[in-house]
Amino acid sequence: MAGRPGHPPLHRSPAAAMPPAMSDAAISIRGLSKIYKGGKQALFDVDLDIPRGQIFGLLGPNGAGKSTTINILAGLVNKTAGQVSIWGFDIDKDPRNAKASIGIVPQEIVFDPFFTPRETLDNQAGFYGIPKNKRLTDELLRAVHLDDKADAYARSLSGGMKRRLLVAKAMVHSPPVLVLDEPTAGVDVELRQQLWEYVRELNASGVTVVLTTHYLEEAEELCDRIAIINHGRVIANEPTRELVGKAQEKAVSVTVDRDLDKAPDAICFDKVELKGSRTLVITYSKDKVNAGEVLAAVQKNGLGIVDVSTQEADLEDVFLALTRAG
Ligand SMILES: Nc1ncnc2c1ncn2[C@@H]1O[C@H](COP(=O)(O)OP(=O)(O)OP(=O)(O)O)[C@@H](O)[C@H]1O
Repeated sequence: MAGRPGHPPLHRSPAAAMPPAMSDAAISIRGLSKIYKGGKQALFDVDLDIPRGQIFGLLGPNGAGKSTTINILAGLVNKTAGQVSIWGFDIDKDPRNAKASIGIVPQEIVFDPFFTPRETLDNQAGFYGIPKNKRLTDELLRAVHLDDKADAYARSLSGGMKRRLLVAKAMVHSPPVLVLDEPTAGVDVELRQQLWEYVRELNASGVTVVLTTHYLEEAEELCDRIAIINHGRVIANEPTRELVGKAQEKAVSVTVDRDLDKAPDAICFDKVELKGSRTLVITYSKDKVNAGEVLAAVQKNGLGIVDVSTQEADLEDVFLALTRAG
């Protein structure tokens, strides 16, 4: 969704401007645990700060605890232990302001199919007690490019349109924090790009965005910071470029022309392993050296090279390595 010239910012300060206990984080989570009825523990003592102004990615495999976390933020699931504040408002002590500070786009598409997009947004604004003359219905419809569908039944919208309507619905009360739970599931590539453009636009207007996704490439492209959650625990929480830095590791497998007793060493190798008697698996950082230098180092040890194969790590590998370790 391309930004429109003169398009008004969709984010206004939340109704309660100054939170009592000002915290720097948009969302602050301390010692959060959740045990469902029946005994399933979905979260274990989670600590997480989501900085203001960022696009923050919450990644994790199925069943990791992402939805549980989001549902606790949304007030849909009761936590078992811990503290959560949204925009500085404690969800137990100040639930009204905490709720007013967050908009949530759920994973499932849920709204009444007999309401039109305009009615859907108007009803939601009414639910938040926003007076008619303060409602942003038309602006929101324009922003998500549904102005020409404003009066069509929701059931006649395509999947992508419905998803955009859900985003608009989450923004009716101009929350400073927007959470999207797997927003692109079932959305085709083009619409996904449009949705991300809109998310970027919202973020540029000051909205802190939290999203869960399985699309690591998208998280890499969109998010300033990424936390990885696995089996109910946060196992990584780093600026995206640092996490991606971990993906700078590259391995090359080199078969040499004679049997070796031990692997040779060189400064440019991060790690070297001898497999069988003739194959060296050498790990190096591709931001520091290139494959040519690595091979030259092998030859300097007086070895001839018979065969070479390389493997490249990407964020997917880092994610898998971290979640396996968890
Ligand atoms: N209402 C519930 N009752 C019992 N167990 C639940 C309930 N909701 C979730 N769980 C369990 O808690 C764990 C975490 O689930 P959660 O939905 O938070 O994971 P997730 O990371 O969001 O996964 P997904 O990507 O599949 O949505 C899972 O083992 C799940 O089966």
